[in-house]
Amino acid sequence: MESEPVNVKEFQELAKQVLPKMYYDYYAGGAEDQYTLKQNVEAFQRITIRPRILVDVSRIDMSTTVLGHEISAPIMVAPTAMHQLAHSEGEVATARGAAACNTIMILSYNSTCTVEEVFKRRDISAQLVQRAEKSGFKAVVLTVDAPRLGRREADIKNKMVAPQLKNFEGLLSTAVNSNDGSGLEAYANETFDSSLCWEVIGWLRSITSLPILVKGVLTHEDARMAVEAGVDGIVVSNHGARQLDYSPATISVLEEVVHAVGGKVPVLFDGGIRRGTDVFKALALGAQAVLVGRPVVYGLAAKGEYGVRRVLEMLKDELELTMALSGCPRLQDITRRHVRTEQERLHSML
Ligand SMILES: Cc1cc2nc3c(=O)[nH]c(=O)nc-3n(C[C@H](O)[C@H](O)[C@H](O)COP(=O)(O)O)c2cc1C
Ligand SMILES: CCCCCCC(=O)C(=O)O
Repeated sequence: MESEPVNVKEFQELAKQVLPKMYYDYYAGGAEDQYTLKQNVEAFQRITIRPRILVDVSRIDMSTTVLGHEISAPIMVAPTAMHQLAHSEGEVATARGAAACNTIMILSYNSTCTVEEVFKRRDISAQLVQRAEKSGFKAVVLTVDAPRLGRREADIKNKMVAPQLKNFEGLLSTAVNSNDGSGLEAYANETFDSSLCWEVIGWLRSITSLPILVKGVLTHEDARMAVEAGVDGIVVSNHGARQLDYSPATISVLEEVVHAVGGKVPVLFDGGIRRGTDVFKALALGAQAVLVGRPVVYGLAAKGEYGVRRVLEMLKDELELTMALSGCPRLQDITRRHVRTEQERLHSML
């Protein structure tokens, strides 16, 4: 009998066992040498926690709000494409798992209901954003790190193909002519808008009254420009290391972005979150909440809605324990002084 996973990393192996190789490779893979993919996780391991003692931690409160919406813990679901390749119930099961944990899910436009990336065809983007707003979505997340699709070599070898995406039924065919290499890349070449620039924020404002977040910020320069452009929030992200290889591990640039933003808008974070201690470290470095990508998909592939719920619960339980063991009963008790980066460790040795 298969044993129950005890941490989110164990869901990856279960997902690998149940998924066709082409789909597992698509979900798990990163760009090119996959240097950043490895760094996203390993950079967390170079940060240590500085626990404080003799603090009353008999009651831990992880609840918080993001853009005015209350969630049970600062752990949300990142947008990831095509959940029906992982499980027949697709994004519906993921959304139910997220709802059971009382948290927010960001739906990828490459799925069943809405859009948060901009296409060459702005008329189509506008229709999808407006449909999302009408159906009760609470924010638009514009992914800004994908003017073109990153080079995912596993997808090239597997000749990965995209199914027809329900969002685009009646609007656009996702069938592309590609006998060779990654069908996703061929599809992206026809649809992703590589001419996109800051003017798009104003355009989005003109078509929706929803808050607008940009996802994919990695530098203080762009963080400042995003605030100037009037965004309502920033997601520090390198797209799960699937776009530009040798871009920095996201946790290593979080603080730079947080300082540049100076509290003007919320800063969310994703990339490599696999443990409650990772969530704690991201919060200590200034994130308001984190998004989780692959582990949610692995939970979905392995056990459907229940798997998604378990992944989120495990991260929450681990965060709660980390807070207790670090002397932080509330999220606002987690401060910069609760973590020590590798740079600080090296500096202290000089
Ligand atoms: C299979 C997969 C599909 C993704 N699809 C999208 C997408 O459609 N839109 C988007 O903004 N980000 C997408 N991402 C990036 C995630 O939103 C997120 O930034 C990343 O997965 C976080 O890293 P993690 O997987 O280590 O948690 C995708 C990531 C994966 C793994
Ligand atoms: C069918 C289109 C998939 C586009 C790529 C989705 C994505 O962002 C990813 O990282 O994969």
